Amino acid sequence: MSWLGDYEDPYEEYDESSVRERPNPKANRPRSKHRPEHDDAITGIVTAVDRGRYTLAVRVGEPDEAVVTAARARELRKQAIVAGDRVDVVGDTSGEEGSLARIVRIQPRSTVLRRSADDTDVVERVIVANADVLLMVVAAADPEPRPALVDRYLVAALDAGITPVMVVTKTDVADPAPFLAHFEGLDIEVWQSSLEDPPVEALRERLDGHTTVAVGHSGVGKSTLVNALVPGAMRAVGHVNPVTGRGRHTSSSTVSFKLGSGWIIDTPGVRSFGLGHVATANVLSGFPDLAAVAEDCPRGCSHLPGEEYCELTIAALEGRLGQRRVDSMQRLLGTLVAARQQRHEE
Ligand SMILES: Nc1nc2c(ncn2[C@@H]2O[C@H](COP(=O)(O)OP(=O)(O)OP(=O)(O)O)[C@@H](O)[C@H]2O)c(=O)[nH]1
Ligand SMILES: [Zn+2]
Repeated sequence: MSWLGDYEDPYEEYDESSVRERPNPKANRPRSKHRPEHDDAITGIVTAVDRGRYTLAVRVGEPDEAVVTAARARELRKQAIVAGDRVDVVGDTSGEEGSLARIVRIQPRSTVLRRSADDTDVVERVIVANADVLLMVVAAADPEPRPALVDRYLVAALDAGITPVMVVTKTDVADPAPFLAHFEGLDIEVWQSSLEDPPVEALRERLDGHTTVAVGHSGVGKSTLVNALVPGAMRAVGHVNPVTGRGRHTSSSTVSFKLGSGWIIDTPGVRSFGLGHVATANVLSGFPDLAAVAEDCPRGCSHLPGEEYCELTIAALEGRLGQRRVDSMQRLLGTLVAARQQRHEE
């Protein structure tokens, strides 16, 4: 089962190459007849996905750069194709109105950002491929920042080999210091942003050349930020519903925009960020400050509160680690262990 630690490549069972290696019942037929090599394929970058239709950028940076709509080849129907994917595409790649190209291959991914619906869910959703920066957008207030959600982003990012960068918005509404105190001891890049003074130029420079995926709870100001970074992005900016007091779920699909020589991929605001797919042994990777200390733990240490000789507990008692950091990690780890047990019992 993929969550037991074999999470590295959960696509393996769907992978085209494994299909190809199955014994061929009609062995005398050359394989190429079944699977033409599509020598004429060009590379497309998936910028948006909408019910079986993919928007691709092709010939990026060339004079005939185009935005193409594509469907996927039948043999790819079980594979997730997501924003950020590099794909091989054939057929009509002119991008002309009414044209439809065909995706025939997904190129190897450098990273995969995943989440599951909830912690008990083994079925993970691939959010974005090939991102190297995770832009975690959090509001200093309205909605209240949730350190536990950021912990989850960090686990997902660091587990996937993606660099996390935090932007705290609405610093004009509240002082972000109490929230940031939760992450004391963690070496992480933090930007502050307010309505009057969003660090647009500096962030643009920072993210240039990268593939950045932006995540954040609905209402934190992620669309406002993306719109500022990418003039013309026209992400819908939500307004709080005066009747229910709840923010409308405004940006409902994942879309990528060119940002300098890189990309920014805006995901819909999600309230939860399930980690059902992350092996519990990898939760510590989301807490690099603690992971270093936990190296001295006894073998097989669960790092949960009951562990008498856990270095994390000891270091917190001795003041070498912030108690709050250790509590955060143990809370998340405990949640995931419990979810896993529940799954076993089902
Ligand atoms: N005071 C203040 N308000 C902000 C700031 N950034 C965004 N807002 C407001 O917060 C509200 C929500 O902003 P959005 O950009 O729609 O938030 P979002 O995170 O994209 O939300 P979804 O589209 O639901 O995912 C809007 O009314 C913005 O004008 C800020 O730095 N300060
Ligand atoms: Zn331990």
